[in-house]
Parts: sequence; structure tokens; C-alpha cells
Amino acid sequence: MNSSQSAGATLVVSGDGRYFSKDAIQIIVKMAAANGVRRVWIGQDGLLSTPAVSCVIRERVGADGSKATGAFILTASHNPGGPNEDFGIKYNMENGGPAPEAITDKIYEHTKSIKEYLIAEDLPDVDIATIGVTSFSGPEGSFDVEVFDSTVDYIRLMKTIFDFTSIQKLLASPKFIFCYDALHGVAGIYARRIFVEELGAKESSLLNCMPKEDFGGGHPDPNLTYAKELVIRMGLDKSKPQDDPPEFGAAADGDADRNMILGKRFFVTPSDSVAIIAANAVQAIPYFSSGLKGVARSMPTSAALDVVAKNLNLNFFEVPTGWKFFGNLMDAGLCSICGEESFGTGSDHIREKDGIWAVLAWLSILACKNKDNLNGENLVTVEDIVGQHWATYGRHFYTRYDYENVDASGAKELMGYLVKLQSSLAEINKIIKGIRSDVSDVVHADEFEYKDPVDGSISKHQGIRYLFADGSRLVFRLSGTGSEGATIRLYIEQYEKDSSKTARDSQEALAPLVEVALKLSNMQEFTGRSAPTVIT
Ligand SMILES: O=P(O)(O)OC[C@H]1O[C@H](O)[C@H](O)[C@@H](O)[C@@H]1O
Repeated sequence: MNSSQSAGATLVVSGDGRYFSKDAIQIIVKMAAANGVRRVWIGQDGLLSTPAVSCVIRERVGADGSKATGAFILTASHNPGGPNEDFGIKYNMENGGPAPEAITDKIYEHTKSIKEYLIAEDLPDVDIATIGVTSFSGPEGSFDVEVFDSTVDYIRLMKTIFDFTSIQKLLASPKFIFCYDALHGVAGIYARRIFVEELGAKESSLLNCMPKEDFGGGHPDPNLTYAKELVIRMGLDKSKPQDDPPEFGAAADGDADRNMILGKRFFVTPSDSVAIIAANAVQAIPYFSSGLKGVARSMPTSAALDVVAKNLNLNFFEVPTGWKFFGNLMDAGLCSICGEESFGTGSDHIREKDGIWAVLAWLSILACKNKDNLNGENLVTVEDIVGQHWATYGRHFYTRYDYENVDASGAKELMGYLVKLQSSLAEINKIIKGIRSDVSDVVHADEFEYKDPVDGSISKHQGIRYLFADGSRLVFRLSGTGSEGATIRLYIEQYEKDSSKTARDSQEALAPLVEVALKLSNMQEFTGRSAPTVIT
């Protein structure tokens, strides 16, 4: 559950796509009423996507002039004039983004001193299905609950970024079949309004676009493992070949902030996706027509974006995993486009990753490349665009191995072992040559540490890196989001500049490095696992 508070002023309540529970929304409204909040905004039916929350917090001003300056926590044990008085204001996330570590740490400390909470139990449940304002009056003054259609705010913002007319023309081409899978998350509501009603896609383009509290029994993760129906429809499941899959397919996660981009029988890695968007943004997306302020990626994301930044002479930043690090750069005007290997892509229009934005960005690139070609023989396809990109910038073969729910002490020992190994490059290279003689030398090994160029804060222990002479990398990290035991993520990347070799099968190209990574780390010995849980 996301909640946003400016004490004494406004609160945006949204069901995070992953956990949207209507009962929880009613509880938060009752707590807000008892804790000095004056106005609550609720997305109709609780269906606020994470990007829409960020957009609402940044843009929305109520009829009474109150602004949805968002924070994220209800101050239980509210004590006017007392020590917690400034809590909501001090920790407000006015930029609409996720909270930085310094703030979440302080919130955690604060939770340890909470002794009671206030709740207006007598307040009747609000009707969150109907758009409109309900006003209540209480001893502390009036309390308004406004239910609004968040797609209106979001579409207004998207229209200031993209050229909807050129995307409409692309979608009107009989040769361009489009498919969008919301995996029964909140994106479905936005997809119908934007792709079908605004841009003219056919209703049949939408898969699983009815939000369901249980996601229809599926797992709303936009990747090749969980977006099964889309993967089949796009012709990517070899056991279920399709005659003529759509030209373009995309999926969203439960709260619509992440995305997967597919072409006909073709998968675009998230690392390539952000690099390709950055390389084409100025030509294809009106919002960026005067140039990019800079680009950024998370450390484990492949270096495809680095090559684009170097070629186009753009400011470039490598930050730890977590969107909050991009927010600081954007607030300082240093970064326009950013992305993560974990299927998050976005820009400085908000301070969150944005799954629908990413799809509109790809549709804009396709519309731009095909603008004089819509009646021609063949459209420029997603695969053509990626192939041209590799020919220009080289290809970063990339894969991620996840070992989920590993015994936490084994995972810690593995990380400790890898750090210790880093004390001697000669030793590392001796071990590696004993495993495979056909990989290049490790030239640098470290634990990634980041100094935020804006506020000077330092984030340590952000993943263990082995960097090779030919631009290849091995990265080991412990996930910050796994829910049981520990999740080890192993990222394997190999750079290929020779355009005659960029079309190779990815798993085949990466096989030598995979072998090195598993043997160098003693993965099986430390985890007891002979294979990863998920390969992306
Ligand atoms: O790799 P993990 O630590 O599990 O994190 C995976 C992802 O989790 C969240 O979605 C964060 O917002 C992302 O920034 C991060 O990339």
C-alpha cells in the first residue's frame, strides 16, 4: 500500500498494483481523518499505477489550492506541537519518487517509538468507485475525500511528451499488429484508455487488461517466464509456433512501472531497450527534441547505454540498483533517460520508472522509422531497429541468473569469498585461465560504491564486480527485494563489436563466461544449487 501525506494538508492513497486492497484503502482514509489530514485523493477503484502516483504528486493541485505534495507514511501517534509534529513535512517526497535510504532509515527509527495510533472508526466507508468529492466535518475542521480518474492526469502528461498523431498513424497501418499484456495489473485500465481509445489500437490488442486483486492467479512480472500468453502470441515459445505473430508486443507488471518489449519472435533486453530509446529519443520523441541532459543506468545493467552516451557525447551516470538514485540526478537537471536491467525504464517526466511511457517511447521510435514507409512493402521492425543499433554500437550479450530463497548464511559466505578473492588480480586470472582459456583477463575487481554527485551521500557494498579487458563483466549482488532467505543475482555480460558476430545466440555466446562465473564463485558449493531458479 502506498500512501502519501503532507500533515495537515493532503494525502494520496493508492493501492500499489501488487497489493491493492480496497479494505486497506478504507483503513488509511480513517487514519488520515484522525491524524490531521485535510484532503485525501484516491484513484477510482484504488487503481492508481505507481507512475500515476508520481505524476499526481508532482502535478496535482486541488480545487481548494492544496497540492498533493506526497510523502509516504501515516504518522501514527500524531502529537500536534509535540516531537512528531514535523514528521510528515520533514520526510515529504515532493518529487513523487521513492524515498532515499537516509529517509527510510529515519522512518524505521520513528516506527520504534510509536506507542499508539489514531483512527476515525466512525467515519463511514467512502465509495471509491464513484468519481467525486465527499466532505466530512469533524472537531478539527473539514475532511474531504476526492475520488478521481487518474488516467486523465496521466494521459494529459503523456500527450505533452509524445506525438500521439504519429503513433495513431502507425497503429492504423494494417501491417502493424500490436499486443499489450497487463497481466491483470493496474496497467490494463491505462492501456485501454491510451492504446485503444486515444491511439486507435484494436480491442483485440489487449491481453489480461482487466485488473484483478489476485492477478488472475498469475504472477505479474513482465519477463519471458511469467508473461506466458504474450510470449506465445509473439511467437517466442518454440513449442507453440505461431503463423504470423504481431509486430510489437509489450507487458507491464502489477503496478505498471516496469515493462517488457518484444518484437515478432524477438526479445529486447531491458539494457538494450534503454540504450535504444536514448539513441533515438531526440529524433523520435518531441519531449527530448532539444537534446538529452544526460543518461543513467543501474550498475548491473549492461553497458549498452554507456556506448550510446560516449558516441553522442552525453553526461553518463552509473548508480546502484534502485530508482531513488536516478531521482536525485533528475531533480538536479543532470539526467533525462534512465533504465535498469530489472525491466524498469523511464525519464525525468516523473521520478519513477514508467511501463506505459516505455511502450509509448518504442511506438514513437517505430512510428519515426516508418513514417515514410507505412504503405511500403515491409515495415521497419523491432528486430531491424535492434539489429541496426548493434551494427552501430556493438552488442552487449547479457543474461541474469537468480538463485532465490538461498540460505542467508551461505549467500553471505559466497559474497565474502568473492570479495576476498579480489585482493589479487593475478590469482583471479590464474583461476579463470584454469577454467577457460578463451576468456579475456580480469583488469579490475571491486565492490561497487557510489558517491551521489548531488548530495554527496555514499552507498557502499552495492555489488561485486569483475571487469574484463574486452569489456565483459561479471556482477554478483544480493537482491534487496527477495522475500525469503537470500536471493543471489549473477549478471553476465559480454561485449561484441564485430557486426558479423552480433546475431549469435545469446546463451551460446555467453557460455564461456557463465562457466567461469559459476566455477570462480563456487556457486554450487556455497548455495547447494546446481541451477538458478530463474534465468532472464
Ligand atoms: O535486484 P533487486 O534488489 O531485487 O531489485 C530489483 C528492483 O526492485 C525495485 O523494483 C526497485 O525499484 C528497482 O530499482 C530494482 O531494480
